[in-house]
Amino acid sequence: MLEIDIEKALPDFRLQVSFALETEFLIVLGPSGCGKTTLLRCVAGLVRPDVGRIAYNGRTFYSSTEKTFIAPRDRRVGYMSQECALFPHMSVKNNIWYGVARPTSRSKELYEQLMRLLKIEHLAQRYTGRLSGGEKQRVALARALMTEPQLLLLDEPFSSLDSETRLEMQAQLKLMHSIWGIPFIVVTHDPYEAKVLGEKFMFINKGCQTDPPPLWIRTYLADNNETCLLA
Ligand SMILES: Nc1ncnc2c1ncn2[C@@H]1O[C@H](COP(=O)(O)OP(=O)(O)OP(=O)(O)O)[C@@H](O)[C@H]1O
Repeated sequence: MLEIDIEKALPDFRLQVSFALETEFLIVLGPSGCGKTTLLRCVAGLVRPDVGRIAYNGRTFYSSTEKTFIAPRDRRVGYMSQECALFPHMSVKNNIWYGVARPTSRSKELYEQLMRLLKIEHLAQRYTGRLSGGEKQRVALARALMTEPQLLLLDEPFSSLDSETRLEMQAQLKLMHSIWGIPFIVVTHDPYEAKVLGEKFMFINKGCQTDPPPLWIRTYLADNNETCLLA
């Protein structure tokens, strides 16, 4: 279980978030600049909260009272940023293997599985600087999963895609979630995407979880159980 209870001062407001998550697919919604990316970066260890605690399956990633801070590389958290952040001078294959310290027969199998599932086998030797937006996002997703994360964070993963590719990627992401059995946290601005992917939903406004979430979200997600709204 992921447990988060943190505060972080940002220039215009304070990010204050508290929730717990098992292995569900959590969607984080909210207006631009409300703190969604900062929340993901706190979980990944790229930003240090001011106070609070983040723990995963009993392991403390961060605690202000215990003065604990686990470095990002030691958290086993996959993080796909808005920019994908691939190395353009490296091939698709080398990008995907980048975070793996030592190849094993298991990691080779995983690589083959990801290439197949994400339909990027034919791109293995291509430089990532020469890929389309959708191809880059598939490669970034493969790279994030290749490290066998215990938790996957995706920041607006499909924002730059056309609607057809976007639908295809949403289906693939859902499949990945069902296969991997770990919590996925996805930030999106797209209510349709939220509804298609999400099992739980959290709405943030100016750093705070809104309680209750805005009416448009409750209406839009009406056929999802009300208790799935985290606030
Ligand atoms: N490194 C930083 N230093 C100072 N301020 C920052 C930093 N990162 C983010 N902020 C500010 O914190 C606030 C929240 O930013 P954040 O990127 O978390 O929002 P967001 O909800 O992800 O926005 P968007 O939906 O536009 O991506 C914004 O006002 C932003 O300008």
